[in-house]
Amino acid sequence: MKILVLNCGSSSIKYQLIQVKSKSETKLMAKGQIERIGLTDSVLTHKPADKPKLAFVQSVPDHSVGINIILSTLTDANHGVIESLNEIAAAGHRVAHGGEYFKDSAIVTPLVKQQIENCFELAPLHNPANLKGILSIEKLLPTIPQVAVFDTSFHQTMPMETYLYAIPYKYYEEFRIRRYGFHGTSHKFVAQKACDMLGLEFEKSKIITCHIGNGASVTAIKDGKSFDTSMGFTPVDGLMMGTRCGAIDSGVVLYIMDKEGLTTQKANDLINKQSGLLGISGVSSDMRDVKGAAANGNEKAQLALRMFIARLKRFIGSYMAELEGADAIVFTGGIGENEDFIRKGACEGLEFMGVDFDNQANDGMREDAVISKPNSRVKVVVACTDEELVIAQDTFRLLRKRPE
Ligand SMILES: Nc1ncnc2c1ncn2[C@@H]1O[C@H](COP(=O)(O)OP(=O)(O)O)[C@@H](O)[C@H]1O
Ligand SMILES: CC(=O)OP(=O)(O)O
Ligand SMILES: [Mg+2]
Repeated sequence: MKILVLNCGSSSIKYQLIQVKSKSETKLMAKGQIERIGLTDSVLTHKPADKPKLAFVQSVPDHSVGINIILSTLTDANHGVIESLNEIAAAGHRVAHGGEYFKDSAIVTPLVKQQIENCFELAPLHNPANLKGILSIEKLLPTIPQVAVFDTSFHQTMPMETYLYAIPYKYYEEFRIRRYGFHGTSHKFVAQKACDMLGLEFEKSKIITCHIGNGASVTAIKDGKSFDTSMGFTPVDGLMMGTRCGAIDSGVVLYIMDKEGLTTQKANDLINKQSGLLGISGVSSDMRDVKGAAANGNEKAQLALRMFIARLKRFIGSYMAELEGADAIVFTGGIGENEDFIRKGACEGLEFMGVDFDNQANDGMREDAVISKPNSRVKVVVACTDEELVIAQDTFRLLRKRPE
């Protein structure tokens, strides 16, 4: 079964075409992404599994046009990987927010689409784009089944004491205001992978997973279940990120709104789009740029990096206490997989908690590896994530058990 996986962001679409024969037998046929959707110089990169990567620049005004371009690229005579769109048997979509509706992935139905829409306000950067992806496929490939895989599903096991906010209880009852958590597909995947690497049983282990990309979150996993996670009601909570502020005294936001007469929309932009690495460094939201500026002596960039690391360490420490110890700390995501200095900064000095970090093993590491010393009580691991693979596997699992 050839499955098209789409991860539609607000200004980008990541895609993979994956052939799934069984849960464990999968083959990547092509992957790529379109960035800068909505602008005239959108960039498409496309990498067939066994051919070199290509890049094109063209105008991509919206997601529907973007998906159309992806579909014609996949069937292109030169760099395509399938002869006809009829070969695509199903589509799997990443959906960021599933609210309390979804404890598992779901086959897309009118009700599922409505529920994704009901969560628009809770993930304004993500859910509208995710639904656009589903609707575009419905239009372009009307006969294929679609599956939605939610970032929030894995976190639905959190106990009430970790997911409730200490505001009047009626807000949970009336508006379902609570911590939901995100990146669940990735947290679960890398925790399982790390357990396989270490010879641990996932269902009997305590794991702290750090998914550090443009969006970033840490999860405390106990006996195979999410027990606590740093993102909250929306993906703005927890760690400092590319453009998001992470955990903040809510009083600060109210104060700035008052002082500057900001609307809710403007305040939302402030904490979601103008803060984090970008807000402190003034340079960029991209870790590579901030690191470069810091190396060139930019003091704000250096401060941004220190803050980024300090917050990550704070969450690791608090989850270590919540879990009453951990078997492993796992790093993943664009930054977690590629930036050794962030991993080092977050793990250094934690010998008192049983973390004996191996600087040599960590230096320059960009692939799956153990980066703690052999007798470290708490193992530290780099485990590369693959959200698209999990989405393809879930799509296959749900469609296979569907009544004909
Ligand atoms: N070699 C690398 N490849 C990709 N991203 C990298 C690399 N090294 C560092 N990064 C950083 O990872 C971040 C993007 O992570 P990613 O997981 O792709 O984000 P997202 O999926 O949330 O858009 C950026 O801050 C980028 O600078
Ligand atoms: C939910 C979230 O933060 O996703 P991303 O990392 O893709 O922005
Ligand atoms: Mg991501």
